[in-house]
Amino acid sequence: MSAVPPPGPAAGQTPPPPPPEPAADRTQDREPPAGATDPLRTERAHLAASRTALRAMRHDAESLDIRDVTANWVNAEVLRGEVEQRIKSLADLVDTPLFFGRLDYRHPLDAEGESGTRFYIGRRHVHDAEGDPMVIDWRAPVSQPFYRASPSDPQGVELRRRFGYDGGSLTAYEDEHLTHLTDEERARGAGTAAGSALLQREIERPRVGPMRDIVATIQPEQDAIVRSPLGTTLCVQGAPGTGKTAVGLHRVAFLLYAHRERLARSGTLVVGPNASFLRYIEQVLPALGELEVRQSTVADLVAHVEVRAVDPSAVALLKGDARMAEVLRRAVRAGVSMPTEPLVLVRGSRTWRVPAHEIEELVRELLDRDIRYGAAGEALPQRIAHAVLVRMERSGEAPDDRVQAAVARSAPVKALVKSVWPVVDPAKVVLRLLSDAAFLAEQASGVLSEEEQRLLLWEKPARGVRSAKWSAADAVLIDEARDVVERTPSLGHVVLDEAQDLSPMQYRAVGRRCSTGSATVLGDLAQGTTPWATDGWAQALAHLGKPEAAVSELTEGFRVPRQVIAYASRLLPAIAPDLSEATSVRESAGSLEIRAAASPEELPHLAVAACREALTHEGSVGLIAADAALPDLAAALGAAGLPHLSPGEETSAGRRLTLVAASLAKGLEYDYVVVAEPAGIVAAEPDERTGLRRLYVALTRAVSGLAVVHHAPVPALLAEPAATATAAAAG
Ligand SMILES: Nc1ncnc2c1ncn2[C@@H]1O[C@H](COP(=O)(O)OP(=O)(O)OP(=O)(O)O)[C@@H](O)[C@H]1O
Repeated sequence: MSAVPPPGPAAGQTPPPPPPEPAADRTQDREPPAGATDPLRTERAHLAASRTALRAMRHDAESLDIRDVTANWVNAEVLRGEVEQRIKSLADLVDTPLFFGRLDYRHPLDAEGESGTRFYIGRRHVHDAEGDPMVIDWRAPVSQPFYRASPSDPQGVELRRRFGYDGGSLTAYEDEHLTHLTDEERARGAGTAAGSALLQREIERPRVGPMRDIVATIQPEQDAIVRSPLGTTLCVQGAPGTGKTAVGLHRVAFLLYAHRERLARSGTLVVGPNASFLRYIEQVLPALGELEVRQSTVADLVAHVEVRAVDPSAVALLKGDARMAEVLRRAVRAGVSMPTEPLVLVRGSRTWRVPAHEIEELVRELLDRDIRYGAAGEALPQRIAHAVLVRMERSGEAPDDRVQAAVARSAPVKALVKSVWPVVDPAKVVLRLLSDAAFLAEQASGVLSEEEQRLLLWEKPARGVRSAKWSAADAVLIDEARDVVERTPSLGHVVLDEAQDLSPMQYRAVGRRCSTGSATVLGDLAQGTTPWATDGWAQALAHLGKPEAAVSELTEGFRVPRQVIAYASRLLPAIAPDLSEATSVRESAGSLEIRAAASPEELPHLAVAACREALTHEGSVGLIAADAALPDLAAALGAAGLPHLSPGEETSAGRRLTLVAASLAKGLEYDYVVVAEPAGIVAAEPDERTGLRRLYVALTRAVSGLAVVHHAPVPALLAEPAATATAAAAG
């Protein structure tokens, strides 16, 4: 097992630590006692046999003949698609371990047909020719104790074995005798995250390439979220690097396993903050065999118009306010008018009349009912036709359903409905609200103040939906108006990542996409960087339409090393005083270095030097700075002959340096991070708290080392030791 390095010297002086040692192979150095078998050899044999079994399963799927079972072309296509999907999912990826754990139960189990005492846990189910399991899917109930059992609660498990791989080769294993820890296991702290060399090795692995799955090392507090039932909406607050994104993605994979058919019908969605973040996470679910989960930003969800303008923050804040929902509801329904003339309908030799007051009653009844504007508009002709039919019956006729349908479709009824309950274009309603002061005043009366109404109005009224200069917040308003007209279809499950940044109106937009399903809401209040960032999860969940959802907290940090998280957490008193500092489960304290430039001109050179130094280590490097500073830094990197990538472009062994705008850093991580001019990152935001939060995000992207280069003084809280900072905030 790699040794825990001694605590490093104070901030500003720590050199980067040496790369971590690989986890010790617990068997290779030891000769098995005479007569005993070598466990590693036995496990490798099981791996080889499982691979053979998987190949056979794939071969079976490839040779399936579907001609006899498909009655028609459409069925055949659907079935062919399913078979192809299955063949794809049965691929044996050489570098992906087929199993990563083993459980030996004390007594034979017979859960879900899995009888036996020994189970190998892997990414997918593999069975032999007789149908007996060789590898069990990590999501199966039998696998759960692999993640949850502990010496204090063994859950029937005698031995938990974790496997270590190099590429596809099984090279190590680590045991925990849960019912009776051996002295060696007790000494290393088996059963805890810190006591597992394999977990440590996994979280120390350099971060080149896109985000990886964590299926072999999910921790108990994470597993509790991953396996919570489909009907439950959960909100997870967690400090940077506690695995919120990872947990959200694994929860979708788990739910798809447990409720495949239902979710295949209703659909699943992952919502992330921006396109580069989505590119970073996009391979996690496919690696877990889940190819059908849609990923989107909130902006993509509501892309009903082309967004070409940016609102000043006060305007965006107001447009994101939940009170806008009431204004929009009124505005959509504002077109409804009461009839002034009776309905006159001629059928054959008879003329039928329904007086205006009776139609008015029907209209009022529909207005009072909690149904969508469009559905009510479709119901009205039927209601009017019914009133005509009652008259026909009263005069001795016996009209049937066909007559009612014909009356509902007749020209006079259509004309009447068109005038009293006109069809509404949601974008036009919003356009009118933002252009027409009198219309806005009418709809916003008692909801928005006059000053707020003035803020909303466009300086130059737009002429049409296509030419209007819509902002991102306007698109959300249009989405809300659309939902007043027609119910937005609900998906089965939505994962909402970086949720702290959503406005109430954006929560509503996401909420209507899971109105009959459930959600996993992930976020960190300390990382809220929009003017409308949420102050508390209770309000956020209420806007999402899930006020009953439980809020849980993830506390163990897997990304940011101790020294770096302690440094960044000095900002907490100013950015989220109620939150406590995250812990770090990483053995290495990480490196932290603060360097001051003598002049503004020297700063880019210092940043380049820090990047060059970081590149001497394994793994990815991120240079993060205020958005406006990027051109200078890009030029300095270019002049120094250091090529760089942009966020979302995949890092590889040969291309490891990414230049990151602070506004895009959220959710990303790099082995070594260089933050250039913290004061510039803070100053770029509209207020100091948001600025310090943006800086907190930037500082917490580091996996192994952080270098801060500055010319302007760093924010006071960072300059002070943590104890003084807390005292200052309290005072
Ligand atoms: N149980 C685990 N085992 C191994 N690695 C883990 C585990 N949990 C999380 N990680 C790793 O820690 C890193 C941080 O995880 P993730 O990005 O999900 O955190 P987060 O809470 O969403 O962070 P942020 O708030 O900064 O967005 C990732 O590299 C992830 O793979």
